[in-house]
Amino acid sequence: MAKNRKLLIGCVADDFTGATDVAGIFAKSGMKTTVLIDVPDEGLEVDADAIVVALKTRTIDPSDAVAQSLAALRWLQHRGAAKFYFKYCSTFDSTERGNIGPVLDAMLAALGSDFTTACPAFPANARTIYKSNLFVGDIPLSESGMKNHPLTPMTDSNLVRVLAPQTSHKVAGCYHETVKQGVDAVRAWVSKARADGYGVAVLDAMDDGDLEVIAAAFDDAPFLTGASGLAYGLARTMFEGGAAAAREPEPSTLPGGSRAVISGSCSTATNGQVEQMLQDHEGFRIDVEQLATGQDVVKEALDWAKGRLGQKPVLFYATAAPDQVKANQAKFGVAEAGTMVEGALSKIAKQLVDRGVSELIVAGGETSGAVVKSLGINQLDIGNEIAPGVPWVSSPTAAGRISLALKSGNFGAPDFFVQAWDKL
Ligand SMILES: Nc1ncnc2c1ncn2[C@@H]1O[C@H](COP(=O)(O)OP(=O)(O)OP(=O)(O)O)[C@@H](O)[C@H]1O
Ligand SMILES: O=C(O)[C@@H](O)C(=O)CO
Repeated sequence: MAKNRKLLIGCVADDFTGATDVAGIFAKSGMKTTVLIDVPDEGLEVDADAIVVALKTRTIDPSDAVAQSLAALRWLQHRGAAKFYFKYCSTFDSTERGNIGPVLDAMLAALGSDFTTACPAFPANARTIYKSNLFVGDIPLSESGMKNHPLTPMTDSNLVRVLAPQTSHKVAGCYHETVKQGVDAVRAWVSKARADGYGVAVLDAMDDGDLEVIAAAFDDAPFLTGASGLAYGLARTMFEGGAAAAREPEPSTLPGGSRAVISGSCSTATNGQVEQMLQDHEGFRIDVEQLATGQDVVKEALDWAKGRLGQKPVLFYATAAPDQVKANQAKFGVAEAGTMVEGALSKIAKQLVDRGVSELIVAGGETSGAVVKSLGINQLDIGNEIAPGVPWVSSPTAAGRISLALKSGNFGAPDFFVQAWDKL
């Protein structure tokens, strides 16, 4: 495709649900936005205002995460992006080893800059930051369901403390009393922080107005990091017309395809969504113990699906309560349990699409990564928003155009799996 517009934002996302989340925000702001899966081929040309490269780097080895992120950054730099963004989770999913800090450090250095943001606030989904502490709704991060996350349990709400061991830069907190004074106050605070040798600012943000202030205060910085809230602020400062100029969403599948939900997320929200769906829909539960003993769970699931696929969605889920997840992890190992589940769910998804499922909801970032890769998808067009942070997306596959909703673990109302289809 011929390129005829200037690329405004080049974004690297550390997981696939996060990628469609932030892409949906750019698209809603009126930007023509495309998600590319993995580091794109050198010769690929994309005509877009914003490009999001979706990586699956959140929980891999930090050096691999850095290498992939830098490769994605280089590709975006070659396209001449005016501004670069590193999108991670609005619950700051990471461990002491990373990968937020190492990727932030590497991208900042590659762009020749010495100061950036670390601002995962996403008020539309009730993620706010106050005195550097991240809140999920009314609850501090470390008391939220994130304390039980299978791969990145978050046990400290203070983001300065969480980020410090991950980055080589000194991290400072810019409090709300500064942000609420506006752009000049934030700029003055940043100048002082830089002079004092700091390289990263965790900025308080309680609402979208705060995020617009922060984005405007950093308008001369080449590189920002955060979740979709700051991306919204960035889009507002960079794209004239904002939401009023919103484009028509990309076309999705024709109505009438078979529907399925694949859920590998074990978050509080997803547990509730699975429970609600099972009240009047059929579901097949993936048992980790059975996977571990070599039982052909994938075949059993597909046999079960025969005669059940149609307009009424069916559910395939490994979603379990925290004590069950912990028991599986203690028995089989954290990574091994995750890999077994992701392997089974992605094989099921591929077979379902081959059998005519063309509308698919996938819950969980790691799970979505595994499913999208198994479907061989490399580009996603953004469609209608289902809930804050979750748009329908669509892509051509060998089996025809498929619509997907990649739902972040913690996003969506309890009836998400039942109601999302109305937004197609
Ligand atoms: N019953 C289970 N026992 C152990 N691990 C499981 C079980 N079910 C799912 N998992 C694994 O837990 C991990 C869940 O991560 P995933 O990113 O898919 O969801 P999430 O963290 O809730 O979503 P997000 O990253 O969007 O917030 C996956 O690796 C999945 O395979
Ligand atoms: O920011 C979020 O919470 C999500 O987009 C996400 O990254 C979940 O994996």
